[in-house]
Amino acid sequence: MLQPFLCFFCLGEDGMFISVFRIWSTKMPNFSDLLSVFSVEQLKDISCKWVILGHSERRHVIGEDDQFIGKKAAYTLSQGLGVIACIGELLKEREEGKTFDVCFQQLKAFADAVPSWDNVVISYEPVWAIGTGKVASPQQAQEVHVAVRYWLKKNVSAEVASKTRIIYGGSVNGGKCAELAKEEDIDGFLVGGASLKFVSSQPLGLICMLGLTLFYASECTMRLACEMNS
Ligand SMILES: O=C[C@H](O)COP(=O)(O)O
Repeated sequence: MLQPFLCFFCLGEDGMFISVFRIWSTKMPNFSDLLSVFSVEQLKDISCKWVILGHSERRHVIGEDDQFIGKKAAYTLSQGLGVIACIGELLKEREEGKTFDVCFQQLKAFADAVPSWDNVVISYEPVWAIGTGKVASPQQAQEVHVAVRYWLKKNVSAEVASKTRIIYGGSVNGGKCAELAKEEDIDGFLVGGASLKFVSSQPLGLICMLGLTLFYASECTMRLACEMNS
């Protein structure tokens, strides 16, 4: 899957899955939607399959709250697109020992809003790791992923807990993804900055290829956000 700049949306026509995150919460925008760009209906018209919601920029820069994000998630799913549901704590919250509380609260807002988890991928993105070069250690990421899975088991269902893909985002690059991918509950990656660079060593690229293969084989959504490489 690829989340391109607007001028590259034509990439969707070549079979690459595209996603965006600045969507309206309903068919017609209301005041809260003014800082978003697209209607879900427009995205369907250009073959967009996924929407990223709850990304830290939307939460902490634009000021979207849990309920508004949940509303967007419900509407996106109702229109047949998939949701990449981002959760993650600020550095201050981690230092105060609030990581799980913050993630569970954000998760609950999604859980309260979505009618089904079939088309939802959870992305754990600690805010302190996004675009900073500070990747969560495999242990730090795994302990949140396993806790998120347990939360789903306890609060949604065992089936949803085992089927829902939980990917990691935050300064992932070709080198770091190999060790993170060894962790049992890390099902893939959401890649930002590194997707803009061509990579000479290919572990992330290989995992992306595996994700694509899984997708075409099973008609499930792929586990990985792709890093483009030559
Ligand atoms: O939107 C992208 C993700 O938040 C991760 O970004 P990053 O890989 O540049 O840290």
